[in-house]
Amino acid sequence: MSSPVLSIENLSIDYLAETTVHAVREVSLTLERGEILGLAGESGCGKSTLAYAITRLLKPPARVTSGRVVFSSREGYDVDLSGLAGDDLRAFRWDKIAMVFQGAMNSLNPVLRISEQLEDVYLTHRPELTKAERRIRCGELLERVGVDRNRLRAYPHELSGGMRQRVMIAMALALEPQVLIMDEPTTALDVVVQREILLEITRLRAELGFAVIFITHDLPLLLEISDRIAVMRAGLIVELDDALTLYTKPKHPYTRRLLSSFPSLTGERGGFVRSGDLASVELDETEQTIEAVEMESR
Ligand SMILES: Nc1ncnc2c1ncn2[C@@H]1O[C@H](COP(=O)(O)OP(=O)(O)OP(=O)(O)O)[C@@H](O)[C@H]1O
Repeated sequence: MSSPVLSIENLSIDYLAETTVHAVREVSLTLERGEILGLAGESGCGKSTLAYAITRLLKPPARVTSGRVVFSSREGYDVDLSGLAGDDLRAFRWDKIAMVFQGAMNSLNPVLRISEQLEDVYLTHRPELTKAERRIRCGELLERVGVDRNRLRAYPHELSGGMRQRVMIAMALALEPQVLIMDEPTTALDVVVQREILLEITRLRAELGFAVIFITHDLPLLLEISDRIAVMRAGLIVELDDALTLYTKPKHPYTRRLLSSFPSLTGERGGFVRSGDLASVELDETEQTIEAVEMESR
């Protein structure tokens, strides 16, 4: 039985620049509770615009010209996101829908310790917690994303890129949102760290039950982690199917072209992130060294 947590209905977004750009065109899709929905498509097809629209972060010259986004809570009520403003919108963003964007790791404040930045989320959104309770939660949060809690005292520059991005994911998960929007969250990281973080996200999703919209142009990666994949082209969703069907029986010529542009897809792929069996992946010597360094510094 389907149980959507997010429904995008007939959403269109224009950029009113010198010439009007129809960045998103009549997109309708639902995100099921607890699923990972991959959103693929080449640069400029409208993926980020869609993500920003869902989280109500679009700025002029962007304009929503039609449609709406509806959040269906676990508790059984629906919220039309276009109706939210001010504090309600801000609270909603952290509490129900959280985001991790590309390069988010660079948005940590360089002069504040990780603890202060994580605690700040609780201070703002959970003011009833005592200082001791906040500390405990921050430690738990960090460990949940695979970073030792003694790193709470660190400044961002003392952490690797992978660790900083994990901190951003921890921050997004702080209030246990029901939806996580991830726009190229690991693109800036090397491939081993990227895979570890993806593994963590799929684990956390199983543990906490949030749904994910995962945006990337990296289709092989989406095939590994997504339940369903939507393929976007020139503002339109041209195909939407479960990952296996999309891979084995792509219907749209553009999906076929996108698949064939990744030669690595001709090999056998797909099992290890989902099964959590990272050890079964054979790493070459360089990758092993990178992994060892990462493990040590964690
Ligand atoms: N501020 C803006 N003003 C005018 N046009 C814009 C603006 N931002 C984006 N666009 C246009 O909207 C379209 C969709 O852009 P968007 O960034 O959503 O694509 P994308 O698929 O996320 O690309 P990428 O993978 O490169 O991030 C593109 O044609 C882009 O040029």
